[in-house]
Amino acid sequence: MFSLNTTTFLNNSLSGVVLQQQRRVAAPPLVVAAAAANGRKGGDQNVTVLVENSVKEIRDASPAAVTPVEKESKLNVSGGVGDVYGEDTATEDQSITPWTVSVASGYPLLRDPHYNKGLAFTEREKDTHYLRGLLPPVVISQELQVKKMMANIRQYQVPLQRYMAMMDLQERNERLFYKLLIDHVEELLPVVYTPTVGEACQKYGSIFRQPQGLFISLKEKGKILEVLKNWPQKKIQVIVVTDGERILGLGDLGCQGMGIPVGKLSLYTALGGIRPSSCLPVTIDVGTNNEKLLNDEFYIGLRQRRATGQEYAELIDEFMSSVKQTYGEKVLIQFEDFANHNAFDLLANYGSTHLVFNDDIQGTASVVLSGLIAAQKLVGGTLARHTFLFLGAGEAGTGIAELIALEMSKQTGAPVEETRKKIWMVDSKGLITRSRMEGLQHFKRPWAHEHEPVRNLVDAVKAIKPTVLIGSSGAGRTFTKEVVEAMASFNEKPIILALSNPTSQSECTAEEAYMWSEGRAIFASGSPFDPVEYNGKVYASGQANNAYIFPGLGLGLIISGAIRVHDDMLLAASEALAAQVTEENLEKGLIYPPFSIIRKISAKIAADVAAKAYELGLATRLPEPENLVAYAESCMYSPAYRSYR
Ligand SMILES: O=C([O-])CC(=O)C(=O)O
Ligand SMILES: [Mg+2]
Repeated sequence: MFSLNTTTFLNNSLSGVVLQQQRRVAAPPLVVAAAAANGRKGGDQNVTVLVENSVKEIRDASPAAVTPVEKESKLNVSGGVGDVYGEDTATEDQSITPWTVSVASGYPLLRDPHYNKGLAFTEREKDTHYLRGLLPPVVISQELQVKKMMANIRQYQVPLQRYMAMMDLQERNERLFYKLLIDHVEELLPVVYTPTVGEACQKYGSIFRQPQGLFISLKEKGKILEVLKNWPQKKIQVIVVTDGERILGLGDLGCQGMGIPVGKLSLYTALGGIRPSSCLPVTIDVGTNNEKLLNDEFYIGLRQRRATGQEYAELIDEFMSSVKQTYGEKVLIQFEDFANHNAFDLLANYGSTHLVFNDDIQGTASVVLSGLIAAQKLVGGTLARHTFLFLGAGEAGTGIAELIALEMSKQTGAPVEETRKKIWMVDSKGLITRSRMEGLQHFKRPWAHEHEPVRNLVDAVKAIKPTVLIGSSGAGRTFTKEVVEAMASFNEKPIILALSNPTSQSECTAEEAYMWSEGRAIFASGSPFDPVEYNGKVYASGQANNAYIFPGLGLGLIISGAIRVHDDMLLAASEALAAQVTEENLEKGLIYPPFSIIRKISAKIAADVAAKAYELGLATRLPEPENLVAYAESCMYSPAYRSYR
């Protein structure tokens, strides 16, 4: 019935003659289709909205990205435009004509978080979109809405209440949610992300309101392709997936781990500028071994113990191939909070066939390496002069260690087998040594060096005399007074990183690190700590959290059309982040820049990652833009309201 085919329409628009195209298609067929599909006459509740858009997104439009309108009650512009950012791309030329979008109007418009503006709808919009009487008379700005929401959120004393208020906002008015998060990033990051997200996952069943991502359980085996089709957005660029087995340092939270992909992806948008409609949170539910959850009447997941072996592998494999089939090979899949025994294998199994990235192995490694590079300006010398000791030899610890060894090898020219010898690890059985080689998991073996057995951390610190102590154990309060004092006894400025999350699992607090080292430690932690006063001096500490890295890394992969993640990209990201640390930051003992400038940082990381992708021949988006930083910035999602005309 709708004879004008969407492919032709979009192909024509690629010519860039958008204005003419708009006129030529007098009654935009997509809109007619949308209205009809909704079973209504045009002009009823589903009307055309003209949204100002950029020439770039229209130029980028690819027929492959077209959303099948038949299935939609509205045509969402984000489903039909550019590969990179769609509707939210910064406008290169404001004079270019609008693109046509149909969104619901009237009451459904107020209920659609992607388009709702609450009290910010203009008088004209109220007239043209059947909103008269549905809203009170006032029209307020988005800035005033932000002010009001911040005042509301600050009234809550309990972090989880703040989290829920933010989630409600995300469900109600997505742009306002992102505006709040971007404008108040330092205050709201601990609310929507670590540490509060950890508590939210623990209580996810009780606070569950709306699904925020896809749940793929063993019940969906054999049907994952169909499940992906049920998700309303079609042009997905980033997926964060967990199986909930190792949520932060909190252990197995099963299906309730969903809070993590949701939180990570809201950071992809707020910090890295990836548009929300192209982000997909996924939780794979193969059961849980958490007895408490299995006995919790509000638990939302499969009530069975974890499937393992072939059953597990088959579900993951079906997921991975369905994702590639549905979204193509350039969709970024971020593995998050898988247990060690799966995390390494997943990366190894899919690293050469999919665009995959493990945030806990690679993202954490990149952010820690960056902090260490910056710290050299405080302690003098190079990375290679250091001796490193890790507590915790899992995905985070060994991932960081390997990246440090690679960087040392790059700096000194020594083979990586040599530089690894400067890195030691303690696990639950004590120092990892050659004598333990037999029983060691494969990812621990490169760190087994010749040494007599050492049972615990404090003895290992005394024996190895590290200059850098890194906690990646998931076990809180393990950097005891004795450990920190030992570090401070043979280092003028001991570097101490307590990376485990959330705050309860941190190996020590900022206060402990400064107090026990008499204010000499260079300290950073995975979860945030407030500044500490010690001996009349205020000590701030940095947050060594992968949130500095993954949003910019993801943006860089997307804007270059990268098809694989390479270690050199992680090194590039580390260096880009370290370069953002100013003298002023260092004077305060900070080895990370403030999160308040994270979007600028993400653009720089993205540019350097993209440059590396081009250099390595892994980029497919050609030609390479001349100014990658400017290009990355121009691609970033803006949460400002658009006018509906
Ligand atoms: O989520 C965070 O804050 C950092 C992270 O990846 C983890 O601890 O697993
Ligand atoms: Mg994680």
